[in-house]
Amino acid sequence: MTATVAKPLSDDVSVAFKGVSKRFAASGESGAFTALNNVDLNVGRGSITGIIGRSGAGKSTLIRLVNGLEKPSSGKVLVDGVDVGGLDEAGLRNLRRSVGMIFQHFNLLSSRTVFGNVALPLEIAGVDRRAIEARVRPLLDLVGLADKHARYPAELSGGQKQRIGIARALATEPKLLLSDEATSALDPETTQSILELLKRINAELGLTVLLITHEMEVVKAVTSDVAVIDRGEIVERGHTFDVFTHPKHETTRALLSGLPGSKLPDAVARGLKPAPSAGDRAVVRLTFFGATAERPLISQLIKSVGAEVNIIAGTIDEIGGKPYGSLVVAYAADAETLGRAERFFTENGLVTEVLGYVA
Ligand SMILES: Nc1ncnc2c1ncn2[C@@H]1O[C@H](COP(=O)(O)OP(=O)(O)OP(=O)(O)O)[C@@H](O)[C@H]1O
Repeated sequence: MTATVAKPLSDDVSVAFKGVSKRFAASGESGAFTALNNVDLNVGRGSITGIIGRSGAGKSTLIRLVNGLEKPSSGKVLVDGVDVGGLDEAGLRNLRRSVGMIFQHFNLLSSRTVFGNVALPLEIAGVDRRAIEARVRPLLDLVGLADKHARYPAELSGGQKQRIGIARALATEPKLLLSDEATSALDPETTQSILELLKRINAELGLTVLLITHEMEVVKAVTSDVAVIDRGEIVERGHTFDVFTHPKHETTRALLSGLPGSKLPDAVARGLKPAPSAGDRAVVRLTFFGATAERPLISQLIKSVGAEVNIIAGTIDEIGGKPYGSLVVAYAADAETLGRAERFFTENGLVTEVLGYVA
C-alpha cells in the first residue's frame, strides 16, 4: 500500500479538504474546466454536514473525491488522516469499506432480493455466509424492512428502496456516510422519514454524514453544519443555524430565498420602495431566535408602537433543532412610530431589517 497513513489532524475531523482543486481536461467540443478551486474544508466527526450550491457548482465532484472516485488535480483529501489521493487499489477498497454512500436513484441491483442487495458489500469483502446473516438481519430491522427481506427492488416504494440503500451502505460498518441527493427523488413525506432515519443513525451509531443536496429544506431539517459552494469555491460555512439566520454571501441568500416564509408576497415585493414618502408604511423583517421565538412579541409590539401593525409574511420553524422565527410586518413610517418600534426591538434583543417602504 502506497498510502501515507498519517495520524488524524485532530480527533474531531473526519474529512479534511486541503487546498483541493479539480480540473477536468478538455475533451471533444468542451475546453478544460476547473470544477473545484482551492477548497479548504473540515467535516467534523459525528456531524451531519451539508454541502449546498447551484447545479454545476461542484458538489458531486467534491463528494466523489472523498471515496476516491475522482482524484484531486492538486491539494489533498484526508479521510481520518489518510490521504485518499495516495491510495493504491487495495487501499481504495479498504477506504470504500469505511465510507458508505447512498444515491439519488438508489443504485440497487434489480436481480437481487432486498437481503441480497444489503449482503452484497459483505460478499465482496469475503465475509462468510453466517456472519453475513448476522449482520444483514439487524440492519433490515434498523431501517424497518425486516419483513421485506425476500422482496425485489421493483416491489418497493422509493422510500423503501432508499432504506435498503442505507442498510447496504451501513453493511461494512462505515464511520462516514456520503449522501448524494439521497432524497431528491422522494416526495416530501418520504423525505422526512428518510431524514429521520439519517438523524437516528447519526445519533445512535455516531456516524458522520456528509450530504450534498439542492434542497434547502433538507439542510435545515437535518444538518448541524453547512458549507456553500459556488463555482467550485467554498463561499460560506458554519453551523447551519448561524448560516441560515445570518447568511453573508449572496449565493447563500439566493439559495435560502426559496425557503417557505422567507419570500414576500409578490404584490408587496413589487410595490417596495427604497425610501418613504409621506403616509407610507415601513416593511420590516423581524427575526427571532431561541427563547424569543416562543414569546408573544407581536401583541407587545402593537402596544409599544401604538399604531396598526400588519403581518405580511411569517414562519416559525426549527433550524438544526433550534427554534427560529421570521416575521415580516408593516407599520407607519413616520419618525415617531419608527422611533418607538426601534426602542422596542432594542429592548427585546430582536434582529430587524427594514426591507423597504410601501404606500
Ligand atoms: N468528468 C468530467 N469532465 C468534464 N467536466 C466535468 C466532469 N464532471 C463534472 N464536470 C463539470 O464540473 C462542474 C461541476 O460538476 P458537479 O457534477 O460536481 O456539479 P454539481 O454541483 O454536483 O451539480 P448538480 O447539482 O447539477 O449535480 C460542472 O460544470 C460539470 O460539467
